[in-house]
Amino acid sequence: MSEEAPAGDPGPGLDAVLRARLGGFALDVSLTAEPGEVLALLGPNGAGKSSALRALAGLVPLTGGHVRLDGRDETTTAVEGRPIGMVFQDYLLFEHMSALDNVAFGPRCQGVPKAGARARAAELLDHMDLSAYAHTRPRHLSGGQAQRVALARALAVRPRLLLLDEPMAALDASTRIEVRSRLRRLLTGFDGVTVLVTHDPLEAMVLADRIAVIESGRVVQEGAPAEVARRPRTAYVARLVGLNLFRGRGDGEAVVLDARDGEGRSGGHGAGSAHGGGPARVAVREPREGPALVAFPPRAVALYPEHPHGSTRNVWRSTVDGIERFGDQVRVHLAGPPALVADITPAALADLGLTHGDTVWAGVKASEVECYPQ
Ligand SMILES: Nc1ncnc2c1ncn2[C@@H]1O[C@H](COP(=O)(O)OP(=O)(O)OP(=O)(O)O)[C@@H](O)[C@H]1O
Repeated sequence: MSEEAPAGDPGPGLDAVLRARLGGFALDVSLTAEPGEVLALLGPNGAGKSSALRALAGLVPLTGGHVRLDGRDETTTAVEGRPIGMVFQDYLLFEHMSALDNVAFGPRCQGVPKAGARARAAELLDHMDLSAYAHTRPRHLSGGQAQRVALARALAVRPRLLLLDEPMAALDASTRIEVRSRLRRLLTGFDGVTVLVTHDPLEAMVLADRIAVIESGRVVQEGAPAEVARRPRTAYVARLVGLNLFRGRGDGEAVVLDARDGEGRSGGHGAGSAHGGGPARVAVREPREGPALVAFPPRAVALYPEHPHGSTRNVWRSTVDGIERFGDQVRVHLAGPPALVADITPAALADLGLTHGDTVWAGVKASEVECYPQ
């Protein structure tokens, strides 16, 4: 199944190329991670995150690619033979076993004698502050406690790869915060690779060293959380992190937006289509040539009743397309082009007296615009 030749000496950590077909869905992702690293797979529903995780586990057959862990090829290793631990959202504990026996189960299956397996399980439960619940059956545990037992069970087999699929999705908000901070501490001390599936950007930002954004079965962006947040490459990521994002072409001092590109916070409004004769342009702080992405936060967009005078180099006449409360701010959607969102204070909204369909001028300083190659 490993069709690609190993690229030099495969180092420690994870090196995976996952190609699979699930019905009409094609998965084709490459993932790498160093030992000790937490890689989050972030993406919309149906993007293929869980399928990628299941493929790493050996639960989805590959049509191509490979899974290498610490230099060993595990592509054809059976699920139970892989050095992995799994916590899935609906991966239930064994109801007829105590928390301790649930955790000891994996080591027992690996051939560890009963006393040794139970000692390891007790140690892990202690680490999770669950010693008092060692003999409790899962149905008497809270959701958060059960999730911690599931984590202990996954770690009990001393995995080199920990797979977490939306591990906190079933928990209520306050429990989730508690489990998340505990998980963070736990992962800091784990020297294997962790791959975490989530569609919660906050979870990814808090827990991951690196994020791989998956859309339609492909990795569309990869990088450190701060980098992904600052320089999104797709409309999905821009929406997640709350940025206005446009594609275009640099012609020196400005980026001329693609006429067809509907990307932007309001989505699908055709940012940059012809308006007043020419395509929309965004002035940038550093000269830029060639295909480029421009991004700026909604709070950088100021709204004016008249064309503003002053240093603001980006000014567009636009129409209010929607107004919504957003924290202690008000988020104003502008139809464009370019279609964008502006966050202003309730007082500013009252001053402007804006309602749906009104015409307004939107301004953004070039110094507020992030511009980077496509
Ligand atoms: N066993 C299967 N047979 C056919 N299609 C499948 C199977 N499993 C998954 N799919 C399809 O593969 C695609 C990816 O699903 P997957 O569950 O991996 O996405 P996801 O990113 O994890 O989404 P979610 O966040 O909603 O769980 C979907 O279109 C899904 O319908």
